[in-house]
Amino acid sequence: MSDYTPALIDSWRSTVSALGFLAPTSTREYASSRPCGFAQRETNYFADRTHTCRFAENDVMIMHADTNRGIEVLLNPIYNKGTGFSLAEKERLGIRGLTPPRYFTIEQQCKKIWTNLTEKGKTGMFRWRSMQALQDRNETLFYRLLVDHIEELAPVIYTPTVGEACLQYSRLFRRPRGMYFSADDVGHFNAMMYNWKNDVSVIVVTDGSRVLGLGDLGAHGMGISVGKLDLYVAGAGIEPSSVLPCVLDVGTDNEELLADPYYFGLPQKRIKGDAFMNIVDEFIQAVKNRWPKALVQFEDFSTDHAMPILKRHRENVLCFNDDIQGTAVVVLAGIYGAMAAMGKSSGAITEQTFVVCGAGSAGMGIANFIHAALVHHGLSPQQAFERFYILDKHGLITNNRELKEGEPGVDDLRPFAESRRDLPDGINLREVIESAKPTALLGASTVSGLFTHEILTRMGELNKNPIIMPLSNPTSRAECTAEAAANATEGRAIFSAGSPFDDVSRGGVTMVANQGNNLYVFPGLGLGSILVGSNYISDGMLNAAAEAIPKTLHDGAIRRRAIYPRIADIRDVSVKVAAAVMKQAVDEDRENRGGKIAHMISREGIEGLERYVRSSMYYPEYRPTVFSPGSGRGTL
Ligand SMILES: NC(=O)c1ccc[n+]([C@@H]2O[C@H](COP(=O)([O-])OP(=O)(O)OC[C@H]3O[C@@H](n4cnc5c(N)ncnc54)[C@H](O)[C@@H]3O)[C@@H](O)[C@H]2O)c1
Ligand SMILES: O=C(O)C[C@H](O)C(=O)O
Ligand SMILES: [Mg+2]
Repeated sequence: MSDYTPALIDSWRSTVSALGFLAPTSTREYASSRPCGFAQRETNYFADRTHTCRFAENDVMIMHADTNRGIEVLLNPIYNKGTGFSLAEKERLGIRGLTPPRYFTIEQQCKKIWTNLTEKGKTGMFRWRSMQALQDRNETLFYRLLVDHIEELAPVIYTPTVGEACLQYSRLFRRPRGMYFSADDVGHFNAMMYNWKNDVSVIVVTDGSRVLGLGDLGAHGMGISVGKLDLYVAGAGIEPSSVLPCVLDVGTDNEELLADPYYFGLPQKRIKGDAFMNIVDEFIQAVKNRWPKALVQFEDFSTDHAMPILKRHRENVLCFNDDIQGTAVVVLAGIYGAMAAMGKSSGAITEQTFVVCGAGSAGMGIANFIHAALVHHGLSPQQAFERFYILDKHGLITNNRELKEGEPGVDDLRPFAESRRDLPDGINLREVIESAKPTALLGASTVSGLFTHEILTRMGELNKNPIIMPLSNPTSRAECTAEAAANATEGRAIFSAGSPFDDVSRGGVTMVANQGNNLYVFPGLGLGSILVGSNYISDGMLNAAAEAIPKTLHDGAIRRRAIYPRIADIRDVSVKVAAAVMKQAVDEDRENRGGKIAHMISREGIEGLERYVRSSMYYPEYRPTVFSPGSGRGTL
């Protein structure tokens, strides 16, 4: 009996595949993979119900790579451990003498890097560059640091710093990551997919046309795809080898980039219309051919394309649009959280009135989804439409707005517009607040400072706890800061912003600066839909995710008016979100895994499902490449 757990077997397997060998699926196959460089005694094992693997008593398993030895091992970020190779590994892998003599554990390595990163005066961009460099040389350590310090590092690899990085991505480019499908490659996408050697389960793809609130950044959008997938790995334990960041480079209309001699994307104007949609189609078809079960997350496509692409492919491939659906889920979860913070039940959502600034993919995704929740909780569709005041850059949108047939987004907007008959079209936010007397003010406008002191003060006069959500990213685009909201409302606001802010204390009251970002949603949503084997992400599954998030809040947090759990708990949140999504998929009969999950739920309940989800998650630690039972990892 020994400690050969499935996790350990898996870790060996990953190492094997990292080295470029065929990954065996059982220990017997390890034996047969000897020509690939493995010396081991044949082992027998069986897994009992508690997933413990047992080996014959005197088994010795030694992994010994004949290829990818020596310096190549150290230059391979998947395999490299820096100063973390044991003496046994150094000996077997032919790297004795190629690294410094002393051995450090991954914990010690993390501590050292963390100290460097957090030295006084180090900027967000310094940290972003350091993290990229770490990912390029030692992937395991990169993810371990990210998992251990997710709260502090999410603002680095994600909003807001990733926005800054995307602005200068060509100049920051060091090593390729992900895949670029450009307009010049049309007709070759299918073949190109085979240039990516790993098996892929999650793809994030952008055309870079609306990167955060920063506008068209063309091929620089790669930074966003990479950042999102880093969160899939750190936040939901998706295997790093199974994620693929992608950019569809169809040009850019950003004149600054077009004039930049070092811009690395296609230096041409954007391809639009049918030609653009055909490129997206070709991409999706190529993904389906190569990895039929992979999940595709559409990210930061401009609003004119975001909804049409989603509608076109939603039933075609396992996919969702993060800006429309992920955002809607996190905002609804936050509204439920706000109800709890006010001591109300989630049904009290029907008492709320929403002013939404921004009628783009984020604003309309939010409005539609909350509308469905209002109906679910008992309002008629018409009553629910009347609870919304939606503004765009021309002011309030009413039945007098000329909405052009066939224009993207018009179908979604029309019922909201037609229900707004009581006010003149185009009135400004201040006038809307005066008439609507909203309980919740949401911003997805990309306009920094749109929620002025006057507006915020009025929200504070109208409500004991006004819900204030400046959701635009990055921080430079937020409709207001946490400080501004706290100042104007004596800290009474229930505040949530897309990018991180610090909590603010005013006269003994602390206003929690919640982060209302889809990062609470997409990792768990993705994990759940893959594990359950669904080929579709339904509204029911999205709703299950929205309801699962506030359930992770503890009483103490609710009393402090926290409406989301801490980002430090993202892995626990993802487990709950994934399990809720899977349960819903099973209830809707979308399970594509022969009833395995349904059986598990009926046998072990939702807790059993959560255990299963958790056990499926990757955790970054070094894989033993040379192993004999009884020997410590740092010794021979
Ligand atoms: N927090 C999150 O998780 C999250 C998720 C998705 C998007 N976002 C953010 O939401 C923002 C919008 O994204 P989008 O894709 O909808 O962008 P978009 O450019 O398509 O939409 C912006 C909308 O704001 C409107 N607008 C402009 N000025 C306005 C004003 N003064 N008053 C009211 N409305 C005004 C525009 O007319 C448009 O309808 C971005 O900054 C993005 O980063 C945040
Ligand atoms: O990327 C984010 O931080 C959230 C969202 O997807 C956005 O586009 O702003
Ligand atoms: Mg986005």
